[in-house]
Amino acid sequence: MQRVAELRDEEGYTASDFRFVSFSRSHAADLENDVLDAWRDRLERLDDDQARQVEETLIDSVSTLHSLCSRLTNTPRIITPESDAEFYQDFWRRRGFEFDASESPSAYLDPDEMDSSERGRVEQLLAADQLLAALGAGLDGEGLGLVPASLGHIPVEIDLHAARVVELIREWRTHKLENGVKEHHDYILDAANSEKTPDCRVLVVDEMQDYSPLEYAVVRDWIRSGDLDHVILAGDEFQSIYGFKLADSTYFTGLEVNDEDVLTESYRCPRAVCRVARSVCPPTRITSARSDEGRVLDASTQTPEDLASLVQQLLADHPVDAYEADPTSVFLLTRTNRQAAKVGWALRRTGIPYTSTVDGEESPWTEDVLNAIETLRLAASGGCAVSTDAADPLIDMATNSKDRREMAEAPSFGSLDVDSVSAVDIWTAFPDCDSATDIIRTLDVDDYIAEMIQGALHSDADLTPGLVEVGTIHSVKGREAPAVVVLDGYPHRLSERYQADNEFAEEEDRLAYVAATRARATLVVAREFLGGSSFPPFEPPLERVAESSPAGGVIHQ
Ligand SMILES: Nc1ncnc2c1ncn2[C@@H]1O[C@H](COP(=O)(O)OP(=O)(O)OP(=O)(O)O)[C@@H](O)[C@H]1O
Repeated sequence: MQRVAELRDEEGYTASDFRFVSFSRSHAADLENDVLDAWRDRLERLDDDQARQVEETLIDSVSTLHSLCSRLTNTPRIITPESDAEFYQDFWRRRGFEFDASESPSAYLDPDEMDSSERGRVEQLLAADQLLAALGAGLDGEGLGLVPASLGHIPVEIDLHAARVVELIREWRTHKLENGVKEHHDYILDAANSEKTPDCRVLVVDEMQDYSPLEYAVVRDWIRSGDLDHVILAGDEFQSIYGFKLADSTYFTGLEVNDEDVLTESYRCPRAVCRVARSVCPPTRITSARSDEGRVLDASTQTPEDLASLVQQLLADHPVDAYEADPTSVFLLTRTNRQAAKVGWALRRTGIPYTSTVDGEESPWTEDVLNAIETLRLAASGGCAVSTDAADPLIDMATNSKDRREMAEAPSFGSLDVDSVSAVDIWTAFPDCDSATDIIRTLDVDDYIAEMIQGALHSDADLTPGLVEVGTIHSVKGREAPAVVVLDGYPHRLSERYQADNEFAEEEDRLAYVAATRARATLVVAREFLGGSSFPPFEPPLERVAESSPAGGVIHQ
């Protein structure tokens, strides 16, 4: 951002001259904040209308590489197995393959599922299509050809003749083309094949170390096009964690550039966190540019309640303004999506609202559920007068909601006039209930939602789901939070691979490094909750990894 500010201040570029490319959608939100921060002084000097305009331009200038490519190539319609199950099933069933699209994650290359033998045949074929595209198979004039020999370059074993695999992938690509639809990797291939460059003068690309050969080719061609005045590429080879999607950091480190700036000081992480980051991934030389020590905790969390009280403590220690653009206070990070689902389950049971960064997972903490909890908390504390708007979500969720609403609204019964706002006595809608827990029993919702509401009735947790984010380490790449909890636990299959495969082990160490360096103040390694063996880089005792020092920073909880 310093370089961006220099170009703006010294060479006169304005907001609309820039375009910023993020890695993922959640990273785009963080990058957006960084960009707005870089403009803060300028915005303060403008009048309201002008400031709003510049702010909108800046927000528009941030997007993922995917969304930029999709816009450049006028992508017609994007399909995924979740949204277009029939399209997938029809094609593959006609060729004799069973495929239950509803059971297939749209990301065929889920980092949990690195062992391709565990995937169904169609998922293997779809993954092969995606990986071959990542290597540029189908790219005009360069990259791998879409030919049987290319299959040797991708880590997917398919129990079919190689020529048949390639034939099926060709047919699948043609079928998509004829039907005017694209999968996400298709329009990256289109962008690489097109001559178009983004409409800007300065392009800033972040997290470049995780670009696949095809994505790299797209950016490289934009640089070569001569249409851009400046291109700023940011990345960190020690954060390269997408090898399983064939990302290759040597493209980034090997790029010829006019100016190179190597930063080893972190302005984000305090000292204790940097020590852990260095020790989980020894090749990195990260040090802290800050004078504060920060905290590293080695916590024992055996039950959902232990985890909930740890989260509550961290929320109290790291208050953030809920009205900030990104009000996240605590990240809860796991190695796999399945583990993240288990953490989500524990937080629902104990009534701690959260958002999930796992792709495609819808938050159960909807506006209606949060409203209902607030009303129940009031009822449990002896209150009764609730504005009609606040009462409605709870009444709507209950059995016989129509009758209940009529009872609550009957003027002779529950209608109250509180500060001239239309209000009701919530208990009149639930004459069969003596307590808030009784009310929860009348709710016509899935058991897990009822359990979550019951948990939140007593948890006293802040009802702002954005404060806590649950996800895999991969999903929070490029982002940061005041407190980061790494849930320690490593699936057996990955453990075996860590021992046997050096390259894999190195990428896993970098993943631990990414996890640790998300923390702006406190890093916690939470043991036991997930079971299994320890994530090797974080194996206890944490003193070992924290390089003990007088202010060693490792606190056992
Ligand atoms: N020169 C600086 N002075 C003070 N704070 C800074 C400086 N540079 C960056 N920061 C702050 O440090 C944090 C991390 O910065 P930034 O997001 O640029 O790091 P990064 O290298 O992109 O991190 P990563 O790639 O690990 O996600 C941000 O909160 C940012 O505001």
